Amino acid sequence: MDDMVKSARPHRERAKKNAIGRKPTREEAEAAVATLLAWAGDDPSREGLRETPARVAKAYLEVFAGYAQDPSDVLDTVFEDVGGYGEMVLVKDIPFYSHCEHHMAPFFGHAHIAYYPAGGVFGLSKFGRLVDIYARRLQTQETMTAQILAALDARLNSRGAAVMIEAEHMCMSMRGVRKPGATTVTMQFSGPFKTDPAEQARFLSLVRRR
Ligand SMILES: Nc1nc2c(ncn2[C@@H]2O[C@H](COP(=O)(O)OP(=O)(O)OP(=O)(O)O)[C@@H](O)[C@H]2O)c(=O)[nH]1
Ligand SMILES: [Zn+2]
Repeated sequence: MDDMVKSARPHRERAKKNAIGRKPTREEAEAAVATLLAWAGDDPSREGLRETPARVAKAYLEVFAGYAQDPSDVLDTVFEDVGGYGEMVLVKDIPFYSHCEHHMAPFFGHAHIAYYPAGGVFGLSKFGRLVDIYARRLQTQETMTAQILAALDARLNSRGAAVMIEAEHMCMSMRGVRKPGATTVTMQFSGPFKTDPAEQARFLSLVRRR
């Protein structure tokens, strides 16, 4: 249980502890990419690859932008005047792209997030933003699932949440075991979704409904 709580903490905290001491410079990052190009068997100095290290360094700023973002910043828009609404809110089929921490290969799919509001509801777009903050880091699907739930649980206006992620991992599709189309499903629950099997079943059936 302790381990699960620890791994659900934002990566930024963990990264601080594990940091090599300083962030590499852009030049160092580009040199590392050039080394990988050579490791792949190509010539980093050939015409078509000359700009590739710079492009990859730039692309990393985008696909790993989540390290610099804090989930509490996006969950700050809460609407209190919702006519007494207190039922489940479900935002499903949120697309995301992430990278596995084992191979740095993409994994991608959809997240489904439900919660029970308490004294206010979140702005709906914030769920997509929350997913991206965690997806744009090196991840395992399980950690990402737990982190999203933990971020919602940390807010006073959520009295229980459910998070499900369905994804395909390229490290299992295009290499290694080579099982394209295999889908991994992870889920984590809190509040009524954890304690009441009927609530969990309702969430699962709403997610499945097309
Ligand atoms: N639980 C979990 N495993 C993952 C995730 N992404 C990738 N993996 C797995 O991480 C494992 C790494 O296994 P290793 O044996 O250390 O590495 P490997 O030799 O490259 O393994 P193969 O992928 O089987 O070739 C593999 O089984 C991957 O499928 C994830 O999000 N969650
Ligand atoms: Zn992998």
